[in-house]
Amino acid sequence: MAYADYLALDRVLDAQHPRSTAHDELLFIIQHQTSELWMKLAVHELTSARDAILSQQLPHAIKMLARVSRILEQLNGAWDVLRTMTPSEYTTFRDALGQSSGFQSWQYRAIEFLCGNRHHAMLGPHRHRADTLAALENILAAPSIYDAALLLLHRHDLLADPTRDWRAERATDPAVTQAWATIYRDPAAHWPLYELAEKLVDLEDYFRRWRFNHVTTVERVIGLKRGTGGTAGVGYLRRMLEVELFPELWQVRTQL
Ligand code: HEM
Ligand SMILES: N[C@@H](CC(=O)c1ccccc1NC=O)C(=O)O
Repeated sequence: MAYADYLALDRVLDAQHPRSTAHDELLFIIQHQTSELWMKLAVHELTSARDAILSQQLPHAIKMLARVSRILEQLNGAWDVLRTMTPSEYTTFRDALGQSSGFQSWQYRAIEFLCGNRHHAMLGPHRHRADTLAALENILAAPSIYDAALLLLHRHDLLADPTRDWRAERATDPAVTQAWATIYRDPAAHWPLYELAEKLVDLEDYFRRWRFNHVTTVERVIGLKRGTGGTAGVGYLRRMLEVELFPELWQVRTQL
């Protein structure tokens, strides 16, 4: 087995096809392809972490969640490379992108759905791909990472059974905040759950930084122009900064 065979490098390194002669288009393509590769790993880790929480194998879940935070950190660092591309450079090939947009990244949506953001409208851009749509629907049909954590709180008698239609958007629940408060007020008595909570907060923290880096880079590169995906652009991305994946884990902090 040779290095290039094992890694399928011929295929990976033959997958960059700029649509223009602009120097920076290769940077743009590689930035997205590497992001998608890291996202593939994040989906893999999040799926296993969710299953590990469901089967009460918390140390495994915690290790995988820590890895997802490191992946997000990696993605956050990558913005520094893309930021070297100025508006003058991007506009030389932006038209070649047509209506394609990060909006259509199904792996990004998978990560959001796995974490518990069940915003169905986001399935829209995937309607034309039956296989992608089915994969996303499968994620929506099962408990998210956060649902799995709440089921665990129930098993520890800290919460009523949180079983619900997993596909539906979850309403914030004061009883969940109370359950987290019990854990945070006495970490020693609930150490594994306390550790899980902090790993989830960590993950959301890094996720927020990704969104912030994205919107800042976008403003730096296209200002307030509309996005190729049809949204208002920066205005839309700023609204996305308000998304909360694990709302009660943030609310509990006010009570401690
Ligand atoms: C110069 C670089 C970039 C620009 C100008 C840009 C611009 C935008 C804009 C305007 C949107 C809103 C949707 C639209 O109307 O198109 C968007 C969404 C998105 N972009 Fe980017 N983007 C850039 C780089 C990236 C990179 C490197 C990634 C990493 C994969 C990425 C991933 C996404 C994702 C996942 C969304 C959907 C976000 C959501 O719905 O919450 N973008 N981008
Ligand atoms: N939405 C971007 C285009 C864009 O960024 C993009 C286009 C094709 C593939 C990935 C992209 N990245 C993230 O949205 C824009 O409006 O310029």
